[in-house]
Amino acid sequence: MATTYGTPAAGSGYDRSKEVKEFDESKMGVKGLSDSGITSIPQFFIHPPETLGDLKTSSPPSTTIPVIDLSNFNSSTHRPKIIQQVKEAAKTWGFFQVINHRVPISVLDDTIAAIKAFHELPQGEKSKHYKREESRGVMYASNNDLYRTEAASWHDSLQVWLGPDPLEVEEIPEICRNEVVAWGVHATEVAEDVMELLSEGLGLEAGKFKELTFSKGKALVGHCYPYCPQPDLTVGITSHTDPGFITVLLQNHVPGLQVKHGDAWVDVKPLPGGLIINVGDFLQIVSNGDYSSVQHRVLANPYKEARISIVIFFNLSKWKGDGEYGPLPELLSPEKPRIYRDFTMGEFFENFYSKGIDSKSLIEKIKI
Ligand SMILES: O=C(O)CCC(=O)C(=O)O
Ligand SMILES: [Fe+2]
Repeated sequence: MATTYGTPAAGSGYDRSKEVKEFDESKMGVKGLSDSGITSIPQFFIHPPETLGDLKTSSPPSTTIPVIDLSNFNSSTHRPKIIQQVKEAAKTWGFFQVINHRVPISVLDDTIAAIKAFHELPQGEKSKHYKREESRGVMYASNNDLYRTEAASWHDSLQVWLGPDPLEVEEIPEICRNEVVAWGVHATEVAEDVMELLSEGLGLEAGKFKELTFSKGKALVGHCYPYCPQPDLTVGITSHTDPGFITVLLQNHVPGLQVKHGDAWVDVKPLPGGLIINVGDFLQIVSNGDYSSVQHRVLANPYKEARISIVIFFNLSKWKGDGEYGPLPELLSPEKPRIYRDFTMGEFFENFYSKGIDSKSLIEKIKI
């Protein structure tokens, strides 16, 4: 008998890989499917019962991730308190929102509008950018991990590598080019401010993470979560942790992001002017487990208006070197022995590209 989700039993007559390939080659994306007026989603988007059952485990609406006000964070009166808040949030939630981060609201609005405009381009024009070349340049596709995952999710993405290699600006679709470049600059400033606070929170020099090039490698991903006619059968993005160092996330007013806290899934309500920061696996490892990389997901969008989010993943730049990475020696002592072994970048990439997005799989491998 055929199962009801993406990987049916043999003999069911359903050729999943053929359907996936046809969808990919149509270059229409999830947005194209949604706009076509379909009322039921293709089978390869349907998630297994374990995932779907878990969609209902939301926490009371009053719970929320910490909000940290960065006003005057450089003043000696405010800084110690802000460091304490960032440290606490990074340990217990792995997620927080920052407000008064010095980026004008108009820049946030323009960035969201530009990414939305890209996803709303006419099919014929947008599909010229559709390709799968994940590790460099610019790529627009539906589900970056489409061919590695068991069930597809209801989103399309435009990915732009902003560093460490110099950006080929002309490769970025013209409709969002200036905004993507500008957002890269602003988000990096916020990321570097937060990295200083995170670094000091561990008792290290403020500039330590920057010196280690942790903000140099960066990929911007502009997601679009269009209306989904069957939001109970799929997800916007599968539950996962971010593999990099930290992520800066900007979202429009359409909800959907959830963060795991204890056993519950907590809604991250869009906060006007707020920017979300989260700890990635790399930072959990470097901090020897002091900071937590936490699972998150996006629900399939039940609203007619698309949800737009723009993430920038920050990570170190020395990808190509064969050096080893692991907990920072400064943080280790006989009382606090290392809990992770060192790993190479080869191992990091091998792990990332061998499967769909998932949770902490590298961390699990290197745990001592
Ligand atoms: O769209 C979002 O809010 C989250 C996206 C995300 O988690 C990711 O791209 O890693
Ligand atoms: Fe993520």
